Amino acid sequence: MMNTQNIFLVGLMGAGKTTLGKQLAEHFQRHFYDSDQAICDKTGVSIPTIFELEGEDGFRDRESGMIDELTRLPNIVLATGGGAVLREQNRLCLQQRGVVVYLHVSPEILVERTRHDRNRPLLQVEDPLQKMRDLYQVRDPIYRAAAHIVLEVGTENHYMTFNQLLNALNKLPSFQAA
Ligand SMILES: Nc1ncnc2c1ncn2[C@@H]1O[C@H](COP(=O)(O)OP(=O)(O)OP(=O)(O)O)[C@@H](O)[C@H]1O
Ligand SMILES: O=C(O)C1=C[C@@H](O)[C@@H](O)[C@H](O)C1
Ligand SMILES: [Mg+2]
Repeated sequence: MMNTQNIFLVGLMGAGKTTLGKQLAEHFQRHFYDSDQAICDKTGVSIPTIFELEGEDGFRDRESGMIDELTRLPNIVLATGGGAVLREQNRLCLQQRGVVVYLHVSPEILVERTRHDRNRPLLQVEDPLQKMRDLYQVRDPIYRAAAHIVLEVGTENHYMTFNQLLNALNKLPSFQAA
């Protein structure tokens, strides 16, 4: 049976995992964690620095360790890194230890949202839109397969998205808000 005490947000860069995750945690009075932030706190360096020093594989190893550690905690909301679903071991941790919510946003909107951000090494390329489309093509089916809930997010504001998410969570038969 699904563990509904924890909520795990997955989706591409800029999907709103951190933003919505903080709002959810406040609403349900749960602790909020962000796997990217937790990795930065633990290592004392930024994600671009880890990519530079250890490559993407090195970052993914750290990410897997962190996902395993954080998903064992009770009563949390976790914003995962955009690539956290790529490894099967991470997907299993997420699916077995909480409700997995995929925030689906189109690549066009995602690029608009992340345009000015230098903290996402995968998007520091000549054509970020093409890169986002490529990532979307590979990952969208993986997010969908991993998720218990798929939330279609369009151009509506944060407040609307948050309410849609609450509705979807409340529809889960075993979901307990408290
Ligand atoms: N529902 C929303 N509507 C409009 N803008 C949003 C929404 N959610 C997030 N944003 C904006 O999009 C940007 C990216 O959001 P956020 O940092 O929460 O994404 P993320 O999924 O955590 O990305 P990453 O995987 O890179 O950490 C922010 O500027 C945020 O204000
Ligand atoms: O989509 C990705 O692969 C990534 C997303 C970010 O959250 C970070 O975890 C990192 O920049 C990699
Ligand atoms: Mg984030």
